[in-house]
Amino acid sequence: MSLNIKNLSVSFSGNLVLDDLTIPEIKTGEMVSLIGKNGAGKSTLLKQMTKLIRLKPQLITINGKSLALDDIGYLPQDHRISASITVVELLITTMHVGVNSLFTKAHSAQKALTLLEDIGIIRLANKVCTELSGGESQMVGLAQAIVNKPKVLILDEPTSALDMNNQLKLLEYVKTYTRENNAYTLMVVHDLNLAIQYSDQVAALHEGKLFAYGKPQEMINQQLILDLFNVNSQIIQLDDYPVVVVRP
Ligand SMILES: Nc1ncnc2c1ncn2[C@@H]1O[C@H](COP(=O)(O)OP(=O)(O)OP(=O)(O)O)[C@@H](O)[C@H]1O
Repeated sequence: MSLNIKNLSVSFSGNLVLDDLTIPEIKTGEMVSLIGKNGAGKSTLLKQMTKLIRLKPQLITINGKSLALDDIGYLPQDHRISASITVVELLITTMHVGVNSLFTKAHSAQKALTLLEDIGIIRLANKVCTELSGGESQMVGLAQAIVNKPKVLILDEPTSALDMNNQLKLLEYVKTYTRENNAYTLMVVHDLNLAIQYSDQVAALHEGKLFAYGKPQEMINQQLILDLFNVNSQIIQLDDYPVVVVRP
């Protein structure tokens, strides 16, 4: 099983932001991180995936079959929830089931609680969404993206508002979800060390094109970081992983 994203072009007011972009075949159970400088086109790729599924379904396929919108779980950048309902109610409304009967409602609530427990945010279950902190919103956003068990998980900077502990907790959960459900995860990550630790493959974007692609241990090196970000760095080998240390 593999996910194919082919020949995506997007322009805004005549400016080409994605330039015939093709991502090499993504295998089932894999996590792919998108890296690149601000404005490289990373978020556009993720946002447009949901639009292109409707407009040009032949460009995004799993084993040659076009994706349906229901196949995707999307956590946008800077996710905030404006609904004045509790987190459990939010998850129930996000579920693809009618909740007319009392039984279905109780079943959906139980499913929502189990998910919150698994992600490690059960304490937020009865909090009103508008009262969540930035990091809490982001964790709940992940629960929302995952609640319908999507085949493809699309996460735009999912750890940007999280403390160190929650960054690891969220990415560990996503990794387990992706592996156990034979799903595919595509995420934007600015922290290269997190990208190295939690990606099977890394896609470096530059000016809407694929600049480099490969396993993080093989691909992330001083030269790539200099070329991509114009930053001097040092790579330290720790166990099997390279660790990026930046030098001002
Ligand atoms: N709706 C839009 N209208 C016009 N230009 C847009 C729009 N969305 C994005 N762009 C432009 O497309 C380019 C790529 O933006 P995008 O958000 O994809 O970058 P990014 O790689 O995700 O950056 P960042 O790391 O800052 O989030 C930028 O130059 C941006 O100004």
